[in-house]
Amino acid sequence: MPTQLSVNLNAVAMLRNRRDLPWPSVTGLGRIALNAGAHGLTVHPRPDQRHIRFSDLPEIRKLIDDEFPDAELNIEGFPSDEFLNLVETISPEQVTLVPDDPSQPTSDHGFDFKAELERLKPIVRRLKDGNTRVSIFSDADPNQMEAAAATGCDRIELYTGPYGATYDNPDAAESELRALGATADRALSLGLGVNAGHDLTVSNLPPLIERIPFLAEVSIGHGLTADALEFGMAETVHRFRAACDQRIGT
Ligand SMILES: CC(=O)[C@@H](O)[C@H](O)COP(=O)(O)O
Ligand SMILES: NCC(=O)COP(=O)(O)O
Repeated sequence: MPTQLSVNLNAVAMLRNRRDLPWPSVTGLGRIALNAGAHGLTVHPRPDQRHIRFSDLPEIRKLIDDEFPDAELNIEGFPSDEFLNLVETISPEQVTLVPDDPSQPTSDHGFDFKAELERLKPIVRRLKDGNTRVSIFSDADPNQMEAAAATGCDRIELYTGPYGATYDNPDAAESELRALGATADRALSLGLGVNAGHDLTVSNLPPLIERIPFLAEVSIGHGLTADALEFGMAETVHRFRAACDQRIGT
């Protein structure tokens, strides 16, 4: 099965939240992404709701249910009681647990599975009892994979931030790829599926998939939104030039 693309809408929501106006529309851009062939949508609501608002979630759920029944919703976040209760009201196809402190500007590490094993087990059980696939954010560290499997989760999501940061350093990229690949191989051998995400781009994605051909899903937000702006800018300027040139009533 080819690697599935889940479009992360956090960056769109952050742009929307600059104003008290309904654009850019989070569900509207989600619809465009799914119509264009994305396999799913990802959101990472944080406690301060600085991008995705809790009120976005029922609308995104409805979009998928009504218009894209084969697509998946992936909700990411720190497994607080509030987050778990929220997730249970939305019933996403997948939850990705992330060890985020609310003050972090973005996710920057995976779980320490060995240290957190006993805390994670009942959380994974609870989510799986609700028929949700559970993925857990993971650093590129093969030695953590046995404990990851012991949590009972279905998949790990490889944290690819350090790989994304090597965009101008091919040797460092090679070394990050080796660590990600070794972790993915170990996870697969233990029966876990492997997702990946953070700072992925059209440039760094092909080598990642070549090294991890069984990669189940990538979730991409920042780089994809940046490209959407870059490649949509010319068309948009044409539309606004046309609006400038309109003379109503003449
Ligand atoms: C879990 C993860 O890697 C994140 O990339 C995340 O979902 C993006 O969050 P922000 O958009 O808040 O940076
Ligand atoms: N899980 C990673 C994700 O959803 C998107 O991360 P990014 O592309 O915004 O860095």
